[in-house]
Amino acid sequence: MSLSVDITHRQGDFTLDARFESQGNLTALFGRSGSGKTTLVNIVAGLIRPKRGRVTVGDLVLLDSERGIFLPPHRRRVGYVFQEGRLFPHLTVRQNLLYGHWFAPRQGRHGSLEHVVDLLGISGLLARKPALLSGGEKQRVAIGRALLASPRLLLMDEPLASLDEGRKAEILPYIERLRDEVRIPILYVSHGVGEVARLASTLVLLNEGAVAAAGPTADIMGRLDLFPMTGRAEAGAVLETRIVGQEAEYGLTLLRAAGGLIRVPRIDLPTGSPIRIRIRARDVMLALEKPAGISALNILPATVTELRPGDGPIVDVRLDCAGDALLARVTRRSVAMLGLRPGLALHAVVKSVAFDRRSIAPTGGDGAEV
Ligand SMILES: Nc1ncnc2c1ncn2[C@@H]1O[C@H](COP(=O)(O)OP(=O)(O)OP(=O)(O)O)[C@@H](O)[C@H]1O
Repeated sequence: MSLSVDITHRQGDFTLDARFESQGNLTALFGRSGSGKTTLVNIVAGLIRPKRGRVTVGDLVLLDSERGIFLPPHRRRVGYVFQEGRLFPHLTVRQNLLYGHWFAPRQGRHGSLEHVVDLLGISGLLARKPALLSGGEKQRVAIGRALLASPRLLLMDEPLASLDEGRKAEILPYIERLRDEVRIPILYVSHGVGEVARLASTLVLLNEGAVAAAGPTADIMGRLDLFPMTGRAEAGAVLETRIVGQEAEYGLTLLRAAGGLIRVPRIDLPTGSPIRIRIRARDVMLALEKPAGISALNILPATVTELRPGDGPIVDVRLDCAGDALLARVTRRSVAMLGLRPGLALHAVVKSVAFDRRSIAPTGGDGAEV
């Protein structure tokens, strides 16, 4: 289902002037602190009425200032998950979940309590009060409560921000299931590059109240010109691949990317499963000849498409790998020594151990569409 946003709004000195369209299951709003993410989400939720604008989800018009349409928040059927769960402390988990269900119109209810409980893995928590839940568990219950209200659109404003790395890793697979199994578009605010690279089908990059870029996640992540906004330190490419085999004796899984085979630590999923991987620019080495006698397992033929000098000795290099964009970070010295320039054919080398759990993610049945 498509989400279309075209809004102008002023608050104090800040102007939000944003336009984008997304067909993706999960659209990430990504940008620095103060870029306008929460303001935009609040406008979609109906909590802020902008000066001018139009917001639609599928055929439903939430806002159209020209036609004088402004659906009040309670009529939008938009689920909202905040940074911290905001559960009712005096109610049990079951009661918190059912509270969401009360607000769902009888027609158009999707998902029973049992289904949502199963989806989010919270069956063991139903009798507990929120005070006895971990941060990650609270967030899963908050997501369940939002889902049970049968929203047409789910807004998630930095739902993992208050969690430590361990809890984040615990909850990410549930958000992936939500994205892949529940047919509700999700607008997801984050300033975590890894999180966005893993979850988002479509990425909307906000910068000082304007959309700097919007499109499929892999395209946006692969653009060198956007590094200052997407975060140079964590920069990396996103590749859509499929499992083509296992090397059980070595604990490795073989993935097919457009540019060749990639070996990563074992993924327990069947052959054919779509897998998204993120390869950080700093984990990619470049070689003019195909290296031999080297421990790195992944050697992909590639062509240099762009060089962009960064701070000090650093140069970011964009490569074309049979249509996929790959990024490498090297020194200016290496650029000079290897004669790196657009059009040069070479080999990109990536160690299998560069892929940790956070950089590998299943993308569900239609993940390859992004
Ligand atoms: N009620 C308000 N009145 C005036 N200015 C505001 C108001 N609320 C937010 N702002 C300003 O609008 C800008 C955008 O804020 P917003 O909260 O949307 O950013 P954000 O991208 O969500 O930031 P963060 O990642 O820190 O949550 C900021 O400059 C902020 O100071």
